[in-house]
Amino acid sequence: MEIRKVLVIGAGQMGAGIAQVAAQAGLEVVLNDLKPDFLERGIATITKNLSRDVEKGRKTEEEKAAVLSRIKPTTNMGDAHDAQLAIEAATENMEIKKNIFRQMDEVLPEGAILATNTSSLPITEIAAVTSRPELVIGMHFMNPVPVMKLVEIIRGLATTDEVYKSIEDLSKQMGKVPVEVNDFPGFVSNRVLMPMINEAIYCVFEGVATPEAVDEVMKLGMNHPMGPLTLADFIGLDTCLAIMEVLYEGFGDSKYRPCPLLRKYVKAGWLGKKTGRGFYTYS
Ligand SMILES: CC(=O)CC(=O)SCCNC(=O)CCNC(=O)[C@H](O)C(C)(C)COP(=O)(O)OP(=O)(O)OC[C@H]1O[C@@H](n2cnc3c(N)ncnc32)[C@H](O)[C@@H]1OP(=O)(O)O
Ligand SMILES: NC(=O)C1=CN([C@@H]2O[C@H](COP(=O)(O)OP(=O)(O)OC[C@H]3O[C@@H](n4cnc5c(N)ncnc54)[C@H](O)[C@@H]3O)[C@@H](O)[C@H]2O)C=CC1
Repeated sequence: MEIRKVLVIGAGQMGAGIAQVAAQAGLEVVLNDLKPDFLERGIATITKNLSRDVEKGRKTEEEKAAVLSRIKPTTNMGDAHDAQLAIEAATENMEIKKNIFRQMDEVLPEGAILATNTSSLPITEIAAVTSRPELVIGMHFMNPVPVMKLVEIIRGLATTDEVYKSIEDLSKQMGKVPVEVNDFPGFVSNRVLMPMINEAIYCVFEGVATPEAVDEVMKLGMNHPMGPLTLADFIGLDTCLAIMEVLYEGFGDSKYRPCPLLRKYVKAGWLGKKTGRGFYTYS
């Protein structure tokens, strides 16, 4: 089945990026979020990214306009009744995702693929709330989506080879490099990345070093492009905590215990860059 129209759920940092790369790949995009304000913020981010591409000579004004014209922001999921694919990029919470998948199952036509950009949650469990588990798959983009090459593809227990192939092909069409991994908590990306971030937070919590010092060590000592605390702020501390909880509960192993300081920051509403404060402050 040729994928021409895609529904993207969530216009946050990931949903906006996914909408942009999908529209750049020539797809028609229906971008859905709960409130018009959230959609406006998502479109503003996409517009800013495209303007930078124009300034840098990577796109013409016409190409920028064409990409934007392919993205339809809407609070009504029903606008995607004729889409061949949905990519869900809403908040990292199982109940929220299950509700969205039930809704998408009703709205999207028979045969349409339902993908999730979840960072860590089991694809098989999400698929089980739909009438089409064979058409459900994990399509995990990395942040910032327009820049990062990887898409981790995760099959649920029932996902068919045809669906896997369609998502693999689409990832390539979007200029990405797909890598297949199995359906285990945190997949590969966050099983490896998030315990490192959590450990960096423990270093601050236990007074081993300041956030600045922890980040300097990892940047200058290990050549990481961003220190782990800057990266945690960039990802979103709510998302980091949600992923650690999935690892902790999923494996039942105390080595994944979320750092109490991470919990405290999330309870305070210090979610990182997106709220203006996390381990660092942002204007
Ligand atoms: C949590 C999960 O489930 C999975 C995840 O996504 S984990 C997070 C994975 N991501 C990472 O680890 C990112 C680590 N950081 C980096 O790779 C780099 O710091 C970075 C690519 C984000 C920025 O690169 P940099 O060299 O430090 O800065 P900078 O020179 O400003 O940016 C490099 C390019 O990226 C672009 N860029 C940076 N941030 C961007 C953003 N938020 N959106 C779009 N483009 C962005 C810049 O415009 C720039 O492009 P050009 O110069 O070609 O125009
Ligand atoms: N932040 C990151 O670095 C990465 C995040 N992810 C995953 O992507 C998903 C989204 O993360 P972010 O974009 O960072 O979060 P975000 O907080 O920036 O955006 C989430 C958006 O989803 C919307 N939303 C929530 N419930 C909704 C619903 N029922 N219907 C429509 N929209 C709804 C919110 O209003 C918000 O705009 C999560 O599953 C996260 O784990 C995946 C890769 C990287």
